[in-house]
Amino acid sequence: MKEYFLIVNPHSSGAKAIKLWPNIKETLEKEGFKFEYEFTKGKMDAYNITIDAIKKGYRKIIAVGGDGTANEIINGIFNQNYVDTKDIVVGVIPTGTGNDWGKTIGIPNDYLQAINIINKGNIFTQDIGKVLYYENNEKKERYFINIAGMFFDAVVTKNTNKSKDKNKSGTFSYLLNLLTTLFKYKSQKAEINIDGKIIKEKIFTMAVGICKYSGGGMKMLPNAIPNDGYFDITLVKEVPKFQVIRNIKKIFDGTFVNLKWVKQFKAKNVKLTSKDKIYLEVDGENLGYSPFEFEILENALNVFWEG
Ligand SMILES: Nc1ncnc2c1ncn2[C@@H]1O[C@H](COP(=O)(O)OP(=O)(O)OP(=O)(O)O)[C@@H](O)[C@H]1O
Repeated sequence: MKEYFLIVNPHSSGAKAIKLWPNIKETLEKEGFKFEYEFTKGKMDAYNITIDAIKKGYRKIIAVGGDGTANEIINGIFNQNYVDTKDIVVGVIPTGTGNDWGKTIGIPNDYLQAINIINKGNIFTQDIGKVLYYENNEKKERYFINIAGMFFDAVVTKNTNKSKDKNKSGTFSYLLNLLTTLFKYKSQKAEINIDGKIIKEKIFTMAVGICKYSGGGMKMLPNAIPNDGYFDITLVKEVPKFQVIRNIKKIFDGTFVNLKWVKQFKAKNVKLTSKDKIYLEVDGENLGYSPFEFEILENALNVFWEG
């Protein structure tokens, strides 16, 4: 049996992935990788392919795609019973738009460098997030590797993903959606329980996560450490809209957390309840709505990294 199983999302970042794939394949062959691969055909396909690959005996699963593809792979890993999840290693050859997850653990956007990292075989074990949420009045569960965003963030992501479906992607598209969403958006009231500390506020936006970046390079959780066993949480209370525009640069460099509307926490469990529906995205994928329950799984996922 071959050693690596590659799951290729031809749709990631418009046509970039499908254009790059012949070069990626050729490089892997030249470097002596023994691998099998499969293209995804749509939503949650990477999830099913992952479970099948594990069943066939593969233990090194490589995402050729963006954060959404990696997220589906991780959900496959944590929803199978064939092997201990600790026996599996995940790698990434980023071809997505944002590739935010890899930024914290040093996975470069360049596919040659990313392949080099997988070839070296250094492994990092990071925490994983689990969230319970609702969709069509049904309770659902999803694992995540990077960041879960709620309130304003989830609405911007929803609009950005609609643009991506029309082949408009990148930081410019994200910023444009951010500004048009900002114009209409109203902060929402919620009760948040952060390891027992209760916060009742009108919230503009909130991030709960393991790594630092989301939205194509915004440093939403600047103090996150992927293997400290804690979620980092950034909570932005209702804020004048012009202050959001004025401080956009500070969102990219992470210094916005010093503004008076922003609070930061570290916690193992976070719960959120609300009268209105609050929307959710994880790793850039739009999911359902509140109430939410978050739990951290310490040192749960092996990843090929820079070392
Ligand atoms: N063949 C396909 N056609 C259309 N969509 C697909 C296909 N295969 C997978 N998908 C979906 O594409 C979505 C986006 O994938 P992914 O996140 O990997 O790329 P991206 O959005 O360009 O990158 P990033 O999230 O890093 O910005 C996922 O929701 C996935 O389910």
